[in-house]
Amino acid sequence: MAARAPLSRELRAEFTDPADEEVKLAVTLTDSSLTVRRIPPSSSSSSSSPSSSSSPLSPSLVLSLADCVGCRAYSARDGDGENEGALVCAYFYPRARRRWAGGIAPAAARHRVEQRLRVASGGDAGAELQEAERWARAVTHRAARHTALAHGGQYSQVCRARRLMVLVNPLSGKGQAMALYTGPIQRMLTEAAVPHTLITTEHQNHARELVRKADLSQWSAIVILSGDGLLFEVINGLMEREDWEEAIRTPLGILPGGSGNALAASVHHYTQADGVFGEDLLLSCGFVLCKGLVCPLDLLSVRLSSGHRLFSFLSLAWGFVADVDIESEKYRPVGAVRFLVGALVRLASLRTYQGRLAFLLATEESSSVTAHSPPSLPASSYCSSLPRVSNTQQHHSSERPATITGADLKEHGPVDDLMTPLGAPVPTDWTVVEERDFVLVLATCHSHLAEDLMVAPDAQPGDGHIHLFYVTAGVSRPALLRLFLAMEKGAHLACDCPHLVYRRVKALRLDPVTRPGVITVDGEQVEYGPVQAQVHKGYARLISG
Ligand SMILES: Nc1ncnc2c1ncn2[C@@H]1O[C@H](COP(=O)(O)OP(=O)(O)OP(=O)(O)O)[C@@H](O)[C@H]1O
Repeated sequence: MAARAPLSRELRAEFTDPADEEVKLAVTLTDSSLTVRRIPPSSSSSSSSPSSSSSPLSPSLVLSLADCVGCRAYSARDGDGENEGALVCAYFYPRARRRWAGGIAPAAARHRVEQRLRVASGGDAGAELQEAERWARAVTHRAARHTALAHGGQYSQVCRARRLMVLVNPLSGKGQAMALYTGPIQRMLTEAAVPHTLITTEHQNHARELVRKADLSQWSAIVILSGDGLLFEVINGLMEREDWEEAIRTPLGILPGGSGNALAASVHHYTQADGVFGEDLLLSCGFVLCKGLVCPLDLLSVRLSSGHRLFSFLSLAWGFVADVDIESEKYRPVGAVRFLVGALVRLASLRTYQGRLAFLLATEESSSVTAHSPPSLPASSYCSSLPRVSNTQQHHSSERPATITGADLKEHGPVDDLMTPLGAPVPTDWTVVEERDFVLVLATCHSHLAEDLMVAPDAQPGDGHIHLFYVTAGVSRPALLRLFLAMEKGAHLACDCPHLVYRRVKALRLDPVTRPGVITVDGEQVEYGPVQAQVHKGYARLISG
């Protein structure tokens, strides 16, 4: 059994309310909370120990240290620069259901609570500031310790001694990413005393080139304030380095600035909170960032038909989902609604896509939820008894790369030991799907595909699984619409749709026959043709808690 951390001594003191010098406050700091009580005037005149007061105290404000991002002390000055005593300022982001004109919001969202306390005046400005600093240190330390203990020591923490690299794509989403930084995020990082440097990306592949060459010893983590596309660039930039094995261990953080924000929505989901959107999601991810807990992140090694390899942290899609993602680019000014508009347009002209799909089941597959399991071919022309080969043995076809490739760079990264070359049959222990007509194939490593699409509710960032979904031809338009509507709550598997299949796999191969077509990796369009991917469990690190 893990040793329990010894409890700290309770701190108690009397402060005054900075907004009204006459109001005395009894404050108690424990290992888990900061409690503030207003002392009725009759009982506050002489007592410096709130517990010794015999008068009944007013109701307490109890602030959980689990919600605290930081606390600082400073000397207050009036308009003429005169000393007005020392203040303690603690910053909390508790969750609460917001009240609207129409009622109460369905999910609790984080909101900011600033608790200010003035050190009771003793006439010695230096001593007052020291006392404020003692309290600020105690609150900060106990909040950090509370976070670490609450997660049972499973997570490491981002190093505070170095700076965060915060990459902002000013054009992502509706073009508001910079405003998101200068609004809540900059303030939150300052409150949490997280040192960081903001870098605005100027063009496509800017972030990729930057992290490929960066001195990573300078940075505690790389944080993306953008859509998922910028993180895709960063991960591939890190994997293109000579020291890729070390480089990819740099903690990665995400703040939602795009229109899909799949990883940001997933990071929020992993906090076990109900789904939130927009600015509420931003605040939730900012809070996670300030707490700085780091967990393993799976990477997918994706092999394209030209032989080039990419690394993905999120998804591989073909058919309906990939088409909607790319076709809805033209609706970008409407923000996240672009996917809904795109889906409705594509639904009106629903297509089927011919191709072959095969996968290697995860060993824990027996426990997975499957809406419908179609018969699979144990062995066919698509399978063989060929031994697995390492990536160094794989052949590279001469087909010209289309959109995203790594053609000009030396290949780095872990060996893909589960896959045979794309031109060769899949290994015999793979499952080959009998159906050849699909509406969509979607492989994902995370719970969410967008803020309002919870495709794999049970996914975890380092679970070592690819969550593979496919919908076979024959599904009706209303049934497909029902599936997507149910996905908002992650309830699509309960729809009992005979055309929907869900498998947890370690690797997969897709060989599209329909041409032309669209394949996306992490929402970015890649060259079209045969493609395969395998998961590399926990290869990267994600700020998530
Ligand atoms: N300053 C820039 N100008 C043009 N393109 C950029 C710039 N900075 C980054 N990019 C590129 O923009 C692409 C899209 O970025 P990202 O996915 O982060 O945002 P997004 O497309 O708005 O997000 P979403 O897919 O959620 O809508 C990435 O491929 C990235 O390389």
